[in-house]
Amino acid sequence: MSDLGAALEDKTVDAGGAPIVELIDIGKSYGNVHALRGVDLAVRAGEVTCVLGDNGAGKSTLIKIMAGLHDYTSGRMLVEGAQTHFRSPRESLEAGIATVYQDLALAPLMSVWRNFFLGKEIRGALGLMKTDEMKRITGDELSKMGIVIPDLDRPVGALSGGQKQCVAIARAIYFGAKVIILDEPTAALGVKQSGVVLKYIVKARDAGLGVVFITHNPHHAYLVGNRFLVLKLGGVALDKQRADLTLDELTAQMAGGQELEELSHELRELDTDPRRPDADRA
Ligand SMILES: Nc1ncnc2c1ncn2[C@@H]1O[C@H](COP(=O)(O)OP(=O)(O)OP(=O)(O)O)[C@@H](O)[C@H]1O
Repeated sequence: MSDLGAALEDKTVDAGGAPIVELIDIGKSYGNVHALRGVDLAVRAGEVTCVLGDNGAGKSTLIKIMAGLHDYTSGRMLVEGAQTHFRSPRESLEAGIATVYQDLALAPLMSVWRNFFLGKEIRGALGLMKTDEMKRITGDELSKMGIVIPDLDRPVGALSGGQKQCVAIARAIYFGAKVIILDEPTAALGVKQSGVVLKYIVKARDAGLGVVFITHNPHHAYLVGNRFLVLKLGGVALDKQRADLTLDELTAQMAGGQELEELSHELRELDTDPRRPDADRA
């Protein structure tokens, strides 16, 4: 196992405890399209719940329900035990749920510290921004997470994709999120940058947050996850704790083991062996 794998594995804990957010038999229809059906999900403090699935499986719909962008059409969503319908993203944020989208809501031309405090600036007398204090806090909070950005005046757009994700995670933790939802944070990143982001997912978990990690990548999920939910065509294809699941099983589920078997059978029937000169005429 890689160093990163070992470090992350060592820290994997099974936190248990009452869920902060719980989806029970949740469903969502867009007119005649059933985007989600009968999905159960519990987000607990100090746990990473991974949600995997192919394109169109329903991952975005699931996020949007918890983030206050869409309401569910069946089932129940409990937030700290109380049934809740969010009517706006603000209500979700106020309930302590921070969602970090892949196309981050950061202002690329503004500095790192301005982005950290965007919309929550500290102001003194006459409404003047307390620049030094905000810079100091940004530096402190990033270094607590082990993120080293030498110049906080740099525009955030100049940071790497991985660093941007980390700034967004640190920001959510500082402003008191209880739950952080990460929408495919490693999808556009190379191996090294993905490693950086996975480490911050572990840090967020160890800081006591409930983390929902949306991904296509079973390897990334298995490195940091406590619980795994695989969605297929809006339904639950797999729901397991880490102890009951191997990486091979998760990978096979994501690769669509059975579908691949059928495809391979169909390809054999087509008998298009590229080494045969007359293959495409068969
Ligand atoms: N606003 C909408 N109106 C109608 N149908 C929608 C809407 N949003 C999503 N859908 C449909 O719901 C289903 C689930 O889509 P969703 O975007 O949640 O999947 P996903 O797993 O996030 O996919 P991807 O990985 O491609 O983002 C799809 O069939 C999609 O076409």
